[in-house]
Amino acid sequence: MNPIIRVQQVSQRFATAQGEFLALDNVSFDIHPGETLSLIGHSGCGKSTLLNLIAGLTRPSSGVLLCDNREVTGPGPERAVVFQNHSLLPWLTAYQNVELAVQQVFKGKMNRSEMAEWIEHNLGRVQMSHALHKRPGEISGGMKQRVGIARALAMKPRVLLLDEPFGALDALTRAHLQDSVMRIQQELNTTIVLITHDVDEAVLLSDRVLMMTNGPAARVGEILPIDLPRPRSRVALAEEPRYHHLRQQVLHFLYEKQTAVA
Ligand SMILES: Nc1ncnc2c1ncn2[C@@H]1O[C@H](COP(=O)(O)OP(=O)(O)OP(=O)(O)O)[C@@H](O)[C@H]1O
Repeated sequence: MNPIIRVQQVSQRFATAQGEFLALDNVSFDIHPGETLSLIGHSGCGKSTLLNLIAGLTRPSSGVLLCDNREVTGPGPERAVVFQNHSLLPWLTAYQNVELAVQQVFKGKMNRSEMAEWIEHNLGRVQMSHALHKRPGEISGGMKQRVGIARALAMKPRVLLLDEPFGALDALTRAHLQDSVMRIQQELNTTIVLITHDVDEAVLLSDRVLMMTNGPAARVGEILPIDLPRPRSRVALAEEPRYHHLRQQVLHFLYEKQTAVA
């Protein structure tokens, strides 16, 4: 199967007051259709820099990124991003926030009632049907992230790019949202790229975990395949020796091979 995303010899330099800063150094890897790939690494190693490049929000200093064999030259609805801090427009309701994205992508392709049905369908996918007309200020952090995910899904993306989407949430809300993402992924077979600091989250959700070396000049350290059957249940996995072995391998990389920078 052809990769959906190809990252080929990508380096990213930033101009800073102290001179040029090399964030990513010659990074190459492929992402396959329908897989969930986690990016994990210590703070500042370049995970968001890499995700922003895949999203097309920035361009690499050198190297090439391809999506469906076409060079990524800017953002596109086939690569939807969900950020840690929801980024919903505060004066619009959940429904209207999703509507904005749907209008951008499907204007002229869906009539008004089709659009309404599609917006409600996507908010339903993340269990937000009861709060369609609430504004971000009237709903919890977890609910805001759900709306962000609904907005991204409503664009019918080929690839869902998640930049620490559960990072600011309490453990229980986080677990619910992780389960929602796994369920949606199974249903739609969407390709997911997920930035996380959480080893359990990486192993639970992923087909492969890409572990990055510390920056500056971060590289791909190791890519660990997560060969646990799906659907996965966090309760069942807690008793699964293979799960603990995989978890241990990520911990070993992070805390023995790549010690944290202070
Ligand atoms: N626009 C920029 N200008 C200068 N330096 C930058 C810029 N963007 C990122 N960097 C630097 O590049 C490195 C990688 O940053 P990035 O935000 O990608 O790391 P990260 O792994 O996502 O970090 P965290 O886990 O803390 O969110 C950091 O040293 C950061 O300071």
